[in-house]
Amino acid sequence: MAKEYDVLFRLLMLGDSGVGKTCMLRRFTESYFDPSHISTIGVDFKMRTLELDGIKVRVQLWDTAGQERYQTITKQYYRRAQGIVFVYDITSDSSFQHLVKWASDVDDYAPDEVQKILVGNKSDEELYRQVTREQGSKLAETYGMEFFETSASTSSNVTEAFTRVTELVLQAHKRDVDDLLGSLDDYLEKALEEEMGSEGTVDKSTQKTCAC
Ligand SMILES: Nc1nc2c(ncn2[C@@H]2O[C@H](COP(=O)(O)OP(=O)(O)OP(=O)(O)O)[C@@H](O)[C@H]2O)c(=O)[nH]1
Repeated sequence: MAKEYDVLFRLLMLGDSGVGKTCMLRRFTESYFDPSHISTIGVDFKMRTLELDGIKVRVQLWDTAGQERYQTITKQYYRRAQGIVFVYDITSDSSFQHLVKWASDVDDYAPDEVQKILVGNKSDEELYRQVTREQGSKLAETYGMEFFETSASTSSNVTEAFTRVTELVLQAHKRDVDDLLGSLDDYLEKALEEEMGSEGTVDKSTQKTCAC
């Protein structure tokens, strides 16, 4: 049976209640947009597999509650994250101002090497915009992050943002991934040799495809 994925990474969504974290995840994993707002309780997660550089990356996306009362629970997930997506709502200046607090929590609780991007969601709501693109971009630059404006409603840039943060995590863990894939290749090669017996000849061209 072919492997379903080569590596698994955990990404965490952080930001105020109502900025659209759940909707972004739904759009990315189910190509679906639900306009109702049912606040996430504690933490929820969704999965999607991406193929990057020939590597099948299973992404576990943790959707955290933005409400203050769940912060004790959600902070317990920070240390296991390899990537973080900070989300604000372009129609809400307060959600943008609160990023300082979200970023400081990440500094306190997440691993140093965690990869981060900044997302301004609801880009379809241009009429109600309170945070300019330049403000978002400038803050991202200050924090050393890449910046995206997305819309879970129209689907604009959602896949691009999640794919990019996954790429950053993959790059940061490239060495571990190469080691892992290398040892898997060695294991498969050895298994094949054993199966062929000492007399058997191993056709190199068939080895790689025998990932079963
Ligand atoms: N116009 C527009 N509305 C959006 C978009 N994304 C989310 N919304 C709306 O914003 C509201 C909140 O979305 P959620 O995804 O539930 O917000 P959340 O950040 O997960 O909220 P919590 O679970 O409370 O932390 C919903 O009513 C959505 O319909 C978007 O891209 N455009």
